Amino acid sequence: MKQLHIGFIGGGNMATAIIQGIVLKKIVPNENIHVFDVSKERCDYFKAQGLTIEGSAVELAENCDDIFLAVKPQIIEGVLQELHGHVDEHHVVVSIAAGISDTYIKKMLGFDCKVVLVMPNTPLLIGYGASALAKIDPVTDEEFTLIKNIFASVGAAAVIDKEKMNEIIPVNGSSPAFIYLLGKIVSDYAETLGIDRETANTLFCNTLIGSAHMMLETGKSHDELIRMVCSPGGTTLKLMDTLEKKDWKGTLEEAMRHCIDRAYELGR
Ligand SMILES: NC(=O)C1=CN([C@@H]2O[C@H](COP(=O)(O)OP(=O)(O)OC[C@H]3O[C@@H](n4cnc5c(N)ncnc54)[C@H](O)[C@@H]3O)[C@@H](O)[C@H]2O)C=CC1
Ligand SMILES: O=C(O)[C@@H]1CCC=N1
Repeated sequence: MKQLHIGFIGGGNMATAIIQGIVLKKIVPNENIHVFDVSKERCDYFKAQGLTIEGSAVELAENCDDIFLAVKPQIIEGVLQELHGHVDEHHVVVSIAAGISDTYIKKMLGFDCKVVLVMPNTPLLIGYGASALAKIDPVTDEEFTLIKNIFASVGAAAVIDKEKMNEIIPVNGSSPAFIYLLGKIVSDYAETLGIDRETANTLFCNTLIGSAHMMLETGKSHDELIRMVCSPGGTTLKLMDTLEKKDWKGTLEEAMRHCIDRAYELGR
């Protein structure tokens, strides 16, 4: 059987994380992973790992079966223009670009090509990612499973409807940023209270991990879990009351809405 070749156009943060998963799980041999990046530094990095470096997006398409579009959404148009006429029925085009739809990719490539849309996140870099994937006709089950397995090798992978690819961004794609901000605010404030910053960060991060496991594994609702922390007349209720008075929920919802709106603005 012919061996699969997997190509990455763009070898930045996300591509690096995804490639790491392919290498770790030995999904294909390293030389079957191809990268085209305009940055020599990124090419040298991947070359040192025994990956195949391509000189252009077109060369990459000629030598690969799966083509990951891992450049910024603002660059996608030029890349797809270059690829026009060089992608055929056998290729699977995997886009991780925020806001970019399968309809746009198919229009730019000029035919009903195979497209998988994915919204990953940066914790993929350390094998704890969470990715949402959408399977779109005419991608076969076998082709989709391979792509899903790549993302599952570096974290959780969930299948969603393609119509929800923008709505999912604040759930897993962008949310690491607000979680890091939360960590920063807690550590900064702890420091002003004379608590060692590193100690605060360790305690808070382990609280995040523990709380995430409580949500995933206990079968209790969010409200039940909140109630378990809020002793009557106790400290947590004061914290929660303050957040409610400041409309923390409304602020976060608005932030998530703006995040999604931006995906639609970037998108085509
Ligand atoms: N960073 C994140 O948390 C997430 C990013 N994404 C999506 O992933 C995509 C990539 O993002 P990052 O990896 O964060 O960006 P990045 O900036 O780290 O990587 C982009 C890479 O593309 C290269 N590049 C630029 N123009 C190119 C071209 N014409 N041909 C080939 N390579 C080119 C750059 O040199 C760079 O190495 C974006 O579309 C973004 O929407 C999706 C989910 C999460
Ligand atoms: O900020 C962005 O546009 C990308 C998509 C999700 C996370 N980073």
